[in-house]
Amino acid sequence: MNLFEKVRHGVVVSCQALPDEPLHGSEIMARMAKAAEEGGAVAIRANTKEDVRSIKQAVSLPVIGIVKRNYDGFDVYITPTTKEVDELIEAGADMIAFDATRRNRPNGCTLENLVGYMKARGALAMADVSTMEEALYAQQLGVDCVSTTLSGYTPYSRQNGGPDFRLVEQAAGVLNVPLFAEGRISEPQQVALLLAMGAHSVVVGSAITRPQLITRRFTSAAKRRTSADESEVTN
Ligand SMILES: CC(=O)N[C@H](C=O)[C@@H](O)[C@H](O)[C@H](O)COP(=O)(O)O
Repeated sequence: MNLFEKVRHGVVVSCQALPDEPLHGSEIMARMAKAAEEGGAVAIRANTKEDVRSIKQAVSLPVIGIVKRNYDGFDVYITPTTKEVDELIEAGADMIAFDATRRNRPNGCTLENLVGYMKARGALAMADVSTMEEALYAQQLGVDCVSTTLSGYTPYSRQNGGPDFRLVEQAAGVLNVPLFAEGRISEPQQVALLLAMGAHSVVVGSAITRPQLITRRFTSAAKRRTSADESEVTN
């Protein structure tokens, strides 16, 4: 079974913790991935070659690798150049996700030569896009699949608090490559809806693997209750 058959209609769990997050560390991310596997995840999305390597040892699921790296003066940070692609191939990533916007990249790299490089090296390429135009252009360049990861994270894309249902529905209806729904998916019913809209699979990150943010949803609800109580007393 190829990777796309394996992940079809399932949940990919993004296991990422940046250096400033409490769960940062490859050992911890490998345990997170193991928990996701036990919970029925069909694949893992992970950041850095170290995390990809450590997760590959811990689980038997396909791993979609990225390298988040900031270069001075550039907005693109998800696998911006061929250097990050090399790191992920070396770490054994089963697919490589990358920023597929048409914004400038460091070291003279372009979107076109980045995709060409991945294809030449035999890597599966997942295009992280923010708009329908970017999805169509990525497909034209020959990527293997598209993900809605960056909707709401480029200044010109739709900004909303939740998943970009409209982009998922439109893109799934038009693209010939599999479309992954990703970004701000926080409820199980959204997963069902996105799959019904035609998403090949759904990628969920923070709502499963960032406990500080999960905690915040509950503590915010408690605060809202407290302020409601206070206003009842004063009225
Ligand atoms: C925009 C960006 O940098 N997204 C990153 C991409 O890998 C991750 O920080 C997200 O956690 C991932 O896309 C999953 O999304 P969410 O955590 O919202 O379920």
